[in-house]
Order: sequence, then C-alpha cells, then structure tokens
Amino acid sequence: MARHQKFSWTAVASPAQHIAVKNGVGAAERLEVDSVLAKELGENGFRSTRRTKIICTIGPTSCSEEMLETLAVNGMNLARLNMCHGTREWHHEIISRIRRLNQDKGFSVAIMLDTEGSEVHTSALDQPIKAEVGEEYVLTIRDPSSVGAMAIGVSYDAFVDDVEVGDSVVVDGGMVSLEVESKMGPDVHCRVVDPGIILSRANLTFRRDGAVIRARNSMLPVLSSKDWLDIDFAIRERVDFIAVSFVKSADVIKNLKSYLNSRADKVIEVIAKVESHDSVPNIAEIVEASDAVMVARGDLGAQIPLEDVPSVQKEVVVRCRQLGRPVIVASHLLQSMIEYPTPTRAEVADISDVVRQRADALMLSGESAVGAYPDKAVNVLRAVATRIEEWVRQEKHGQIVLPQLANVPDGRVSEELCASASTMANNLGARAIFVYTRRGYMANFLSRCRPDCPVFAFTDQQDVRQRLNLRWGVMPFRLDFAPDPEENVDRTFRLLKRRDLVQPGDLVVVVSDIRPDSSDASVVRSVQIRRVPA
Ligand SMILES: Nc1ncnc2c1ncn2[C@@H]1O[C@H](COP(=O)(O)OP(=O)(O)OP(=O)(O)O)[C@@H](O)[C@H]1O
Ligand SMILES: CC(=O)C(=O)O
Ligand SMILES: [K+]
Ligand SMILES: [Mg+2]
Repeated sequence: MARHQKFSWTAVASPAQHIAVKNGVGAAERLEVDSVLAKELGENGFRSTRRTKIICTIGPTSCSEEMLETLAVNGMNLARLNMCHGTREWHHEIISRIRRLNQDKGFSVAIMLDTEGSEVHTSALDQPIKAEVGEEYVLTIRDPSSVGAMAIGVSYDAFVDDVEVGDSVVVDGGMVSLEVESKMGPDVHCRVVDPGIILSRANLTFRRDGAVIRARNSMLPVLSSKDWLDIDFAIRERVDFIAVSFVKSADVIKNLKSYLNSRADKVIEVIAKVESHDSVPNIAEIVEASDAVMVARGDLGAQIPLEDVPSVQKEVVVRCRQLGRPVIVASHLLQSMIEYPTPTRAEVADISDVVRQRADALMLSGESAVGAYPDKAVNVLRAVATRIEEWVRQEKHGQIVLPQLANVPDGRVSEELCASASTMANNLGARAIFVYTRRGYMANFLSRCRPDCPVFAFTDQQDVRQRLNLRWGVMPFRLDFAPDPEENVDRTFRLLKRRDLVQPGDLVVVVSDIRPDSSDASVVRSVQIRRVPA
C-alpha cells in the first residue's frame, strides 16, 4: 500500500544539527529555525509538514538528556512540567537540560509549567500500590507510616468531614474505586471495589449516589500558597506558559495575568485547564480570559460523567478556534502505550478525531512521564496527525464560521488582512504564507484561519518564537529585522533559498504589519503575492 510508508511509526528526523544561518555579507542577516522543523520541511515538503503541535509531560522515563533529545527530534514542540510531582530543584534541572539542548542542537522546545492546584490527592508513595478487590485501606490525614501498612495519606484535611459511610472514593478518575466503610477520627476505612494501581500522589474524587461530592472540596482556592511559590519559580525560570489546574471561573486567570504583567519581565501566557466540574458552565468566560486553553480529560472525566467529556471537548475546541485561542487536548490519547509499544486502534481514532477538530496541540501525560515508550508515543502522534491533516485538507473537513473578533478599526484591519491572505493562499495553492510579526499577533490570526499551507512566522523576538510553537500550522523563525519591510522579504527569500527551503518560482503570500519606525502612525500593513526570485 502506497500509504504505508507515511503511516509508519519511525522517526522522520535523525539527530539534529545546529542550523542557525549566517549570511557571509553581514552578521545581521541571521535566520534561526528549529532544526527538526527544517528537516521535516525538507523531507516532507511544505504541504505535508505537521501542523498539529505535540506536547510531552516530562517525568521519570523522559527526563534524561538522551530521551529529551529523542523526543525533540521526534517532534515534541513543548515540554510540560507538572508541579504535582517532583521538587523545584528537579524541575529546574529539567528546564536547564531542555534549554541546553535548544542551544546546542538548534531545537526550540518551549516550556509549560502546570500548577498543582488544590486537588485532593494521595501522599507520595515509594512504590505504586496494587489494590485488589476486597482489601481494606485506611485513608488518613495523619502521617500514614504511623497508622499501618495499609494506610495512605490524603492531602486535604476536611476530606474526613466531606465523606460519609457508603460514599465512593475514585482514584485517578477510575483507576481504582473504594467504598467508605467507617470513619474513625482522622482515618477513613475503605474497601476496594474496583481493583487497579494506585500511583504516587494520585488524584482522589468522592462520589455519593454516582454524583461528585463537592462539599468543602469546592471551596478550595484554585491557586494555593504552594502554587503561588511555583508561579514565582516559573517567573524566575522564564518559562513560556503557565497552565492553571482546576480553573473554575475567569477570575483566577485575570488575577494571574495581572500578577504576571507586574512581576515578569517577559510575556508568560496563561493556559486555563478545563477539568473541574465547576468550569463547565463558565467555559465562555474562561476561554475569553485566557491566552490558551487545555481540555484536561484525565480529571475532567473524573469530575463529570465520562460520556459528557467528548461534547465538552468539542465545545472548548470550537470556542477557542472562534476566539483565536490555542487549544490543547490532553490525556489518555495513548494510554495503552504506557505499557505497550503500539497503540490500540481506538486510540488512533481518538487522536484522529482531535486532529479533525483542528485543535492546536495534542498532549501526552502518563505516556511520556512514566510510560515505557515515550519516544514511540510521540512517533504515533506525529504519524497520525500528519496523515489525518492531509485527509482533512483533501476532504475540506473542519471548516467553521469565524466571527469577527476585533472591535477597533486597527484590529479589524489585521483580522481581515489575515482572512484574505488565507483565502488567497488556498485559492492559489500557495506554498506558504509568510508573516512578519513582532508580538505574534498576526501569526495568531493566520493560524485561526487554518489555511491549507503552512504559516512561516518571522519574528525578531526569541520568546515570541517559542510561544508560536503552540499555534496550529505556524512554523516559527527568528529573523533579525531590517528597517525596511521590503528588505525583510528579500532577506527571507535569500536565506531560505540558501537552506533549500524554497525554490525560485515558488508562490508565497506575504503578510506584514511591521512598523518601519516605532510610531503607530506609520504602520504599513500589506498582503502581497510573490514568487521567490531566481
Ligand atoms: N515530575 C514527575 N515526577 C514523577 N512522576 C511524575 C512526574 N510527572 C508526572 N509523573 C507521573 O506521571 C503520571 C501522569 O502524569 P500527569 O502529569 O498526567 O499527572 P497527574 O498526577 O495525573 O496530574 P494532572 O491532572 O495534573 O495531569 C502521574 O500520575 C505521575 O505518576
Ligand atoms: C492534564 C491533566 O491535568 C488532566 O488530564 O487531568
Ligand atoms: K497539575
Ligand atoms: Mg488534571
């Protein structure tokens, strides 16, 4: 079968080389592109280069320098660090490793820090516990070692008041279920109903008659005092994104954004995680307030009925696209690959559904953090995304009506310009759209249009380049800008030709809103149709 080749699970890129391009004429003519992206573009051609971005949660089985490099080579665009696990020192070390690899190997892997949030979880365990039907465990708010061999600590003191005899305790959304048999002061005695594995710091939800109990639990702050310390750590580490766990409403996002505005000396984008029962009625305001959104299906599936998860996912994805917010679909995409080297057919179908919905990014959780095959899981995401995107383009799936966003004339012009550029590029079968952008604003608008060809975004800011890694279809480049916008286009053609990334005669649509000087009055916005000169 001719397709077999494209659908294989092997890596497209061999170990990357540093490929910052320097023009002999002057040191200013410098173009930097992620070495893995350059290779993908060279080998697959523009049209077949993957548009959906890949995020990997880094944990014990993916934190070595070798595995981080393999993940980057296989297509990881963003690394996620989950502050539920590991110490700040550990996370600092991983961030340093990723930065070193970016520097030495020419990657541009962006960094996301994910807050712990006030979820209720078990204490740290040295070993996962295999819970068998009928066994009794004591969930306690005391030090479990003082209670006995079958005791497990719980992070939230009021849980002993919240639960009653007969309630269910659900571990990690259903990995294990227990029933409360008796309460004795700080200890709650439970019997295993559904057997399975209890992992270290596993999430706990409590149910009565099938419904989630949200007594005191729902009064916990979304950002705890520990989370604020982790946020200060994120600022010091200059991460690209902070993902906020268990968001309930827009308030916490607004609060965090103003904190970051006043404290951080770079832009850190705030990602709202939709995983709390309480977030569901407030999705519209949450999407509006956030820079990006994650459908965190692991916890979401424990907080709302499982059969409601797909429609919430769809709603969030569509809303985000309409408002131009990047959207990530996370967790259980390749759950079986935690243990096995190949995915189930149902998992491939799930990934394909996310890609058809045209979400910006796919995120691995346990598969890359603790799984036996993090590199293979990334290969599967890459192969499935690439193949399904091609199919979506052929069949014209996933077209949605995009409402007008900007309500100021300036914004309207940018938005219309991008919509027209995207339509023109589709109708003319352009090889790429080039956009020159300082803050990434125009690249975002273009990504929202989901054009058939890739968007090459040229920015002079390294941190904008990193953030654009999350945007669907955007291939970020760092370019030293010339004062004259026309010179930027010529410079790009020259440098890309030298890399063999474009050929003379290629048709590209060029969008620019770079100001020749810093005064707003002189902004020149344009769309041009250009052929790469000989
Ligand atoms: N830094 C880490 N150190 C140790 N184990 C980790 C780390 N990160 C993740 N893990 C393990 O990988 C599993 C899956 O990771 P994941 O980030 O999905 O965590 P989680 O505990 O389910 O929380 P969340 O809801 O925030 O995703 C975790 O349950 C944990 O066992
Ligand atoms: C990613 C995450 O937090 C979840 O799926 O619950
Ligand atoms: K988390
Ligand atoms: Mg979660």
